[in-house]
Amino acid sequence: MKIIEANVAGKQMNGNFLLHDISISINQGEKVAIIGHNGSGKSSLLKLIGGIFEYSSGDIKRAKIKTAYVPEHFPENIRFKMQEYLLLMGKMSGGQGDELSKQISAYAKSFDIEEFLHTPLKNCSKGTKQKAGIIQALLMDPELLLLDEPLTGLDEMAQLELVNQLESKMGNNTIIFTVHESMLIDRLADRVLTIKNGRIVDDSIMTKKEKQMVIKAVIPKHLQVQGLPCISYEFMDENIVEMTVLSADSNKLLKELLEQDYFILELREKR
Ligand SMILES: Nc1ncnc2c1ncn2[C@@H]1O[C@H](COP(=O)(O)OP(=O)(O)OP(=O)(O)O)[C@@H](O)[C@H]1O
Repeated sequence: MKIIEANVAGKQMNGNFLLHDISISINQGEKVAIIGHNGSGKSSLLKLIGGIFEYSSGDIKRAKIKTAYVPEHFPENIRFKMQEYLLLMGKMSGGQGDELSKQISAYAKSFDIEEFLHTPLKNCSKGTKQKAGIIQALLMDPELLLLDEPLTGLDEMAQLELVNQLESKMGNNTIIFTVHESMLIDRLADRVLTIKNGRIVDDSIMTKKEKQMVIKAVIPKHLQVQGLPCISYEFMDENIVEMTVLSADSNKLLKELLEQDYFILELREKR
C-alpha cells in the first residue's frame, strides 16, 4: 500500500517556495531518512509528507492511516505533569485504564524518566520533554510515525533506547524521519532522501548494516585470540584487546571470555 504519492508538489509560504517539484512515492513499511544541510527543507518535506503542510502546487495523495508526529521542539509551557499529560494524550488516541498506565510506566522506565512523571512538563529538561513527545507518539501505536530530528537533546543511552523501541514497535509500519546523525540512518533507514534548496536531489535505497558490538578485555598478547568468534581485533597494549563482534554473536563471545577467566573492561555498540 502506498502511504503517499506526490506528483511535482510544491509548498509556498508568504510568497516563498520552501519546496519544489516533489515527486515521490512511499510504501507502507518503509523507513525513510530525510537528510540535508540546515535550512535545506527537511522539516518542511516531513510536514508536507505528513499533511501538516498542505501543498500549494502539483498533487499529493495520502493514505488515511493513523499518523503520529514528533516535532523537533516539544511545546513550551505545558502545565500538565508528565504522567497526566501522557495519560491524557494516550486516552485521546484510544488507550484505556490500567493498560494505558502500565504502558506509560514501561516507557518511562525504558527511557529513564520515572523520576519526572510527577513534574510539570514546563519544568522538565529539553531531553526529558523530547522523551515525552516520543512516548506520546508511541502510545498511539501509529501506522505512520513522523519524527523531526528525534535524537536532538537525547543522551547516548536514550538514543539507543529510542532506536531499540522503534525497531521493536514499528515492525511493518512506516517511519519517516529527518536526521543529522549517521547512527540513526545506519540502524533504521532503508531509504534516504537528500534535500537541497527545497528539492529532492537524491533518493537512495540503503543496505542496512548489521549491528556490531565492541568488547574490550584483558587478554595477554601471547594467548590465542584468532579462534574467538569476532570479526576483527586489535591489541591496545600488551594485555588489552578490543574485539569487534556481530551483535548476534556478542553473548557467545562474552561467555567464552568469561569461561576462560578473562576480565571484561567494556561492552559497547560500534558506531
Ligand atoms: N513556517 C514557515 N514560514 C516561512 N518560512 C519557513 C517556514 N518553515 C520553514 N521555513 C523556511 O524554509 C526553509 C527550510 O526550512 P526547514 O525547517 O524545512 O529546513 P531544515 O532542513 O529542516 O533545517 P534544520 O536542519 O536547520 O532544522 C528555511 O529557509 C526556513 O526559514
